[in-house]
Amino acid sequence: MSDLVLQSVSRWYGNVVAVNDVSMDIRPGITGLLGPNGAGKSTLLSMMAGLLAPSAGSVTLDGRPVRGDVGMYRHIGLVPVQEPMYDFLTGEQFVRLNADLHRLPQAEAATKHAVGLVALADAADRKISTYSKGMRQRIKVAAALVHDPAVLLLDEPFNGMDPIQRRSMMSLLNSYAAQGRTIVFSSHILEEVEQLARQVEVVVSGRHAASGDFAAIRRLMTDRPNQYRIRSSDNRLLATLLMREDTVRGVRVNGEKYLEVEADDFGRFATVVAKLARDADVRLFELIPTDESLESVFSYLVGR
Ligand SMILES: Nc1ncnc2c1ncn2[C@@H]1O[C@H](COP(=O)(O)OP(=O)(O)OP(=O)(O)O)[C@@H](O)[C@H]1O
Repeated sequence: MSDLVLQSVSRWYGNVVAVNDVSMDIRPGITGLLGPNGAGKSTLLSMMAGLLAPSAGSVTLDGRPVRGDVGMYRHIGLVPVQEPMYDFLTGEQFVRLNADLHRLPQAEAATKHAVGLVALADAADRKISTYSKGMRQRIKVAAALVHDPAVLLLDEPFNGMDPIQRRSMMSLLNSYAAQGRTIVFSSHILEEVEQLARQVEVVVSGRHAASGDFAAIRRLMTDRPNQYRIRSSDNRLLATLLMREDTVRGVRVNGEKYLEVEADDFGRFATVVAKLARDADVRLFELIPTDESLESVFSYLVGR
C-alpha cells in the first residue's frame, strides 16, 4: 500500500476554491508539497488522509478510495499542523490514545516502539505541556506512526524547529522512507524541501503549478526573468551595452543612482554583465536581485 493518486481533485469552501483540479501520482519516498501560505496544502493533505471529502475528483491509495473506508485509515498517518490539544497528557499517553483508537492488539508495545522511534523514550512520562516545540512535533509524529502506516503525511513538520531539531526530524523521515514508505510533507520553505524531498509538487492558489525533482523545479525558477538593480561607475554606458544583449529584456536608468534590469537567465546574465563592464572599463559596485522572494517565484510558476 503506497501509491497515492489524486485525480482532478478540487475542494471548495463556499465561494473559496482552496484546491482546483489537482492531479498527482505520489510514490514511495519523500515528496515535498511546496507552496506559499494559503496555497491549499493543508486542504490537500486532509483529503489525502481521507479526513476531508473532495468536492470533485478522487484520492486513492493503491486504487482504493481513502475516504469512507475505515480499513484505509490503518494505512495512513497524518501529522497535523496544530499542537497536541491534550497537553495535560504525558507523551506516552498521547501516543497510546491513537494506538487505542486504531484498536491495535499490542497497543502498549506499539506505543513504546513509536515513542522510541522519535527518540522521546526518556521524556515519555512527562506531560506534553513541558515539552519543547521540537519535542511536541516529534510526539505528534509518534502518534501518527504508532499503527505503522505505509503513508505518512506531515503538515509543516519543521515549523518553529531549531536546526538541530530539524536535522533529527529529517533523519527520522529519511529512515522511515528508506523502508519503502510514502511520505508527503508540506512546507513554504524552499531549503527544507531541497534537503529532504526526492520529488517536489508545487501548489499555488489551489493549482498544481509544477512537479519534478528538485533540480527540475530549481531550473524552472532560475530560468524565469529576474530583476536586478545595478550600481556602477557609468550607469548610462552600461545600460547602452546591456540593451544589445539578448539575455536582457529591459533596462531602465534611474538617474545617476542605479540601473534596473530585467534579464532571462541568471547564470548567463551574471557572466555577461561582468564581461561588458570589464571590456568597457566600467566598475561594478553592486548587483542585487530585486525580486528573489519565493512569492515572486511562485507567481511566475503559476503564470506560465
Ligand atoms: N474551513 C475552511 N473554511 C473556509 N475557507 C477555508 C477553510 N480551510 C481553508 N480555507 C481557505 O482555503 C485556502 C487554502 O487553505 P489551506 O489551509 O489549505 O492552505 P495552506 O497552503 O495549507 O496554507 P497555510 O500554510 O497558511 O496553512 C485558503 O484561502 C483558506 O483561507
